[in-house]
Amino acid sequence: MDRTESQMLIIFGASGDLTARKLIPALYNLHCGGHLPKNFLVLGVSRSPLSDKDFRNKVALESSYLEDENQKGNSDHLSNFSEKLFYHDIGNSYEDSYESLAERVKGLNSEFKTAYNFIFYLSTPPNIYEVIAKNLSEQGLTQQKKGWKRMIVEKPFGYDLASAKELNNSLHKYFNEEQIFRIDHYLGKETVQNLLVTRFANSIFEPLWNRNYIQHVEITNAESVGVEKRGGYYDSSGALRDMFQNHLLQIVSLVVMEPPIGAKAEEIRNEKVKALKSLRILTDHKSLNENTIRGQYLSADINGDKVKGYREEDGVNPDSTTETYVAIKFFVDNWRWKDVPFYVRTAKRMPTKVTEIVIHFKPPHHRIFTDSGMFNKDNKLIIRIQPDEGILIKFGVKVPGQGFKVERANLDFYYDSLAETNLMAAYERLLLDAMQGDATLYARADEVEAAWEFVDPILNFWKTSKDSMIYGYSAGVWGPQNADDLLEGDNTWRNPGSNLADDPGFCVIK
Ligand SMILES: NC(=O)C1=CN([C@@H]2O[C@H](COP(=O)(O)OP(=O)(O)OC[C@H]3O[C@@H](n4cnc5c(N)ncnc54)[C@H](OP(=O)(O)O)[C@@H]3O)[C@@H](O)[C@H]2O)C=CC1
Ligand SMILES: O=C1O[C@H](COP(=O)(O)O)[C@@H](O)[C@H](O)[C@H]1O
Repeated sequence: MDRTESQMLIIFGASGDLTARKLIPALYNLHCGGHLPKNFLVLGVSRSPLSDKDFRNKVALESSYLEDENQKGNSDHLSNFSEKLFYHDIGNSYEDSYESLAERVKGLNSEFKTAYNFIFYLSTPPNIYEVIAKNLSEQGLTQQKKGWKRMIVEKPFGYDLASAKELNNSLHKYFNEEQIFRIDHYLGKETVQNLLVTRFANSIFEPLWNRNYIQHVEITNAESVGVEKRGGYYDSSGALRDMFQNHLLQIVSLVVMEPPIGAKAEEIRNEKVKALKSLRILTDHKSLNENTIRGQYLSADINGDKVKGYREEDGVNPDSTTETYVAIKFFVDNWRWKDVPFYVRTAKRMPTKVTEIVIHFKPPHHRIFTDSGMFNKDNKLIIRIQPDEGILIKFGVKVPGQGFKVERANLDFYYDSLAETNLMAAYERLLLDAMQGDATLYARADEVEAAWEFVDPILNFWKTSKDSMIYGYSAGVWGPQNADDLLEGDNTWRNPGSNLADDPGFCVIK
């Protein structure tokens, strides 16, 4: 609380989905939790002709979350919060009319004593980020003589490596890198951050965290939903750009990185960049063909409900070759990870919603218990990011009785067992960090570019190679069958259920 100075949050694209569904509820929760400074206000900016009152009504009405809160009897909180919301109509385009915006910002700043500390949140399509930044600069709103100025930008950070560089360069014309906060909401998830703590606050994992003990690493991000109302956007993006390039490579970087010298933003981000740069880029035709699998969901009946195939979704081209499933095998070229395969997949319309990291340990070098059945290669550390957030270790125990029969047992920790802990939603945590000037959980320009360097050749290969197939999979299954061929030996994907302790092969269709 003390660290959060008086400030104004100016949201561009305030009439949009993200503002109503994520930003306003996050700010409301921060307000209820007493995390917002006394002198604080939100100025929503977009082209829709709304008054302050309309905007207050719109965000409260559109956000079912806030409605629920109102019904729960928190109307005092809600009306106090509402009074902090203002709106400015930018006119017909985001190209000009910034004089009146500047006047409004200065007027509100004096009235509410926000100390010239401004955060500009760009929640518009990215093609207008530069013009907004330029206009803010021309109006003197980015000057840091009085107060600080920060900018939060939403993904996508580019469409490929070239456009990501272009976007970074254009923002750098008006803002220093230290002022730019690129949001990746996976970094705001408590359990993603806990990866750092698990690895670097304990002495029991790190000695094993390398090629000597780890056989392979598996990361799954599965969603049971399809593209919902975002078919138009998704069809020009696909799973590789939408999830893999950003959220999943962020997770990979936290698994792969070396211990940082400290926990400051730059110390952690330097190590993450190094980790991303050590991913072996798939360059030749053979490795691209053998190590990447893409798929697209087909219509199916799930529990009696007919679910649309991807090509039938609103806003999607009926001949679309956009992938809704991607699985990639790759290696990390450094001392720690030499020859350890990483298998990473993300998809829509899977049997359940789950994100987890599985560290598969090597079996014991010398097996003395021959009666150990299934257990031989079953030492796993499972870090469950969502749902059922927690950590589970699978290890072998002796079955009571004669002989040395070994059975699998679980050692587990569940976040919800910390009864007093109310997990902050990702956007709450990230907004609060930006308000306090802490960029640790935001992506730096070079991080984003390093991730694109890995992804670009895959995109090009899919676009240009005749050999690159897109496989259909029925909605509600774990993707195309041949994704299993990616895994070496007799390894299989751990197709997890919605509970952390569920065993592979067992899944609940939700
Ligand atoms: N929604 C989500 O869950 C997520 C969104 N994002 C990113 O956040 C940003 C905003 O997303 P979201 O709120 O969903 O988008 P919406 O299309 O719902 O809202 C964008 C807002 O930007 C304004 N806008 C300005 N120019 C245009 C234009 N050419 N076309 C459409 N809108 C325009 C619109 O307001 P007006 O017309 O009133 O000016 C609109 O309200 C995007 O960059 C998106 O990629 C990222 C992750 C998740
Ligand atoms: O960024 C995105 O993330 C969501 C999934 O987020 P989660 O927190 O629910 O796991 C995904 O549905 C969306 O397509 C993507 O743009």
